[in-house]
Amino acid sequence: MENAANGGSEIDSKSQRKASITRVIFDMDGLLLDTEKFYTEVQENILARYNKTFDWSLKAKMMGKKAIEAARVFVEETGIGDKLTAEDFLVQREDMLKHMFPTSELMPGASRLIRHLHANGVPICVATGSHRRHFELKTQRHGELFSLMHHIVLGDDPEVKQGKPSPDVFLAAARRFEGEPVDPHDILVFEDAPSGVLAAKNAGMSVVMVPDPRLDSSYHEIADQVLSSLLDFIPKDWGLPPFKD
Ligand SMILES: O=P(O)(O)OC[C@@H](O)CO
Ligand SMILES: [Mg+2]
Repeated sequence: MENAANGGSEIDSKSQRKASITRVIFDMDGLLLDTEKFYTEVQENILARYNKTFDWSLKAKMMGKKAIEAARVFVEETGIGDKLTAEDFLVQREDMLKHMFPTSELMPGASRLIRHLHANGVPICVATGSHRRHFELKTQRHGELFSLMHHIVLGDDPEVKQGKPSPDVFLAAARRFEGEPVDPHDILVFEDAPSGVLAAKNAGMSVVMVPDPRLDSSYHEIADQVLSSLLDFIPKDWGLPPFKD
């Protein structure tokens, strides 16, 4: 359902007042970088070997999670656990992913929003389920943009005991901003994945969800705002400095 009042950019409108935000946390895969398509392609490919098909209900359960947690969901939900362990799935997947990740491209509006917030002195960071090695491969061509982040919290960080939907990664990200501890209510998270939206809400933060259109809309419900693209974000809705372009 689109909201005609703002030109259709907001998929679901929420009537409650939006928070006044002082810090922003970005998810990475599927939100800043167009990397979810690589995981989808590789997982389709692996399942085809077992004469099974990959669908978006399974994708929804895997995305945003730490690699081993997503791998366990994959082998259990597809019923191939007796033929392929989660660990072996990761090994098979890796052969393909390591060639794909260095070609990662930015999602529409990611560069504009990051540069805008940075230029206006809003502290920004990344909180991703991706581990260090994948992060390095995915951001190879985007070092300058990611250098604008105050800090980056990765899925294999020692403070991230459990992946999304646990709030660990977002709470660690909140602690690493400079100055006085930040109230989670003053933090806005951008996410694409159901597990990520839940993790941010579990951390007590506000969430703008930018989901893939193939994701079932029932997953939109817990987000505070749902947009079709980062290009549709209106900073002043959240008390952030407006775009000048
Ligand atoms: O938390 P994000 O950055 O989406 O990363 C998770 C990722 O490993 C794939 O879904
Ligand atoms: Mg994501």
